[in-house]
Amino acid sequence: MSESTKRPRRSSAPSKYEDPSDSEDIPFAPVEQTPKKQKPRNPNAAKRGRKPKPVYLGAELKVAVDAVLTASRLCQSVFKTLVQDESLAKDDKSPVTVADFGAQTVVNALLLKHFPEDPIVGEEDSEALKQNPVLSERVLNLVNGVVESPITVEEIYRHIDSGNYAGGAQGRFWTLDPIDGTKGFLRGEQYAVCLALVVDGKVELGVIGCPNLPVDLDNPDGERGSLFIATRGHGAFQRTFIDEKLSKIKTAKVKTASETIFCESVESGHSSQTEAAEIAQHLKIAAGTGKRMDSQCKYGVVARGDAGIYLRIPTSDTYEEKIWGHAAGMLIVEEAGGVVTDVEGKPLDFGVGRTLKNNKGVVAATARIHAEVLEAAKKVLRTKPVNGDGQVNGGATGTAAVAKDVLEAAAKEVADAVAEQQQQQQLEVAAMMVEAAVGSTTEETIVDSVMAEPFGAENGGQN
Ligand SMILES: Nc1ncnc2c1ncn2[C@@H]1O[C@H](COP(=O)(O)O)[C@@H](O)[C@H]1OP(=O)(O)O
Ligand SMILES: [Mg+2]
Repeated sequence: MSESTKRPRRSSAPSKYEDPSDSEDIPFAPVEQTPKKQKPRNPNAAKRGRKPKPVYLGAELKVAVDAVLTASRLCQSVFKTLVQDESLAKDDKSPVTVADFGAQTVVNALLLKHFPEDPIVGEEDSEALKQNPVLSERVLNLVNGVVESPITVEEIYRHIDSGNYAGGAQGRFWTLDPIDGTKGFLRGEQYAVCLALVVDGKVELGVIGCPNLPVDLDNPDGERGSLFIATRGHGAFQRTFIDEKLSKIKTAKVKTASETIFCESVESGHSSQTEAAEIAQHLKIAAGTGKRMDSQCKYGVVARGDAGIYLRIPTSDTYEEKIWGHAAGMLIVEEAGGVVTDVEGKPLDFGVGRTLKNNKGVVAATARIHAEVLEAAKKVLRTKPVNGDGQVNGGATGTAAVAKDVLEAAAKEVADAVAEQQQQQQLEVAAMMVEAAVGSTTEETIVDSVMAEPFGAENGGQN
């Protein structure tokens, strides 16, 4: 890519690890752009031995892409063999799988190897894993299946816990969501491995791996596995999991919000779908055209122009978004020509710790329509002032809207739990029947065969 002219926003804190020789083999250039007219090259330049300019954060980019791809592949392989026993309940009841732990281990291990001085803000810690030797063993086997030299279970715990940095406004650190959208992962839908580099509170590099996201949303049955990449000031790119060729991506070319669609969380407990629908109505966006998907895949979808808007409308006044849930996505959208703020129009502040405690929700959109979308969001949310009981938007309509979202989310949790319990009972009965018929079997064998169909590789994690 041309290091040149337009957006010279290089960080004031350049990388200590920048190594041009290392980074030269990163083809970080828009290969599918229409070629622009270029000045004829000075034929003497090469003779004078001018070195190509180093790629901005080239060494970091190379490691980040490698780490995200390795972790994404690990997740894919876990998915193919996922068994029920391998999901735990965290304190907040969100499912955590061996894939989260495995992915955080391999990413952190690679970061520590190449950038040993960089701290990491990662989502997971090893507390729950340490209590469960069976899961620890599974993570160990998984990780040793993808790393160069075998590691021990103690090293796994250490690598996972190296993600315990507090963050802040000074210096540089990485932030990792090993699986964003764990629920999407478990459903066989969208999830993402998200890694970003933050320097002095600003996101400078972002990489997102979306194993189940079609490379071309217009061809949902086509190739899956989209990787999004951006460094500050140098544009946003997409490649597939297989082909290293980079394509420059741009947000949707629209003049008004009514010409586009919006995307939002699948989980109504994560973002108020009722209020998003009201905002869409204000913007004259056709009803029912919203795309619901889990994870930071939404940022990727906006960055490449499949949707013009991503709305994340708070359902609670107390919830703080995590920095790993937005850092990479925000940069990718901004570098693709979009604007990302919270619902009050404030820039997302990545320099105040592990959470975005200065922000509420997210409004991401193509630059041209961002102000219009924000205005509509403010109008809708202004009628629903915070009521101080921990819930936002407590006006007459707001209370009903939020109550509806919260009730829907609760009903879904109950339905999921019931389905899980029923499945467990069916498996136990099946195991007993098989045991009676053939002498002996293990429940795990039954689980394997039962899970093979809905979760198998053949359906590629259909939505
Ligand atoms: N009340 C909430 N509001 C917004 N986001 C939430 C809430 N509870 C959990 N989340 C986050 O939503 C993320 C998934 O986002 P999406 O719905 O877009 O797929 C989860 O990783 C979870 O992050 P975390 O568990 O780190 O708090
Ligand atoms: Mg996660």
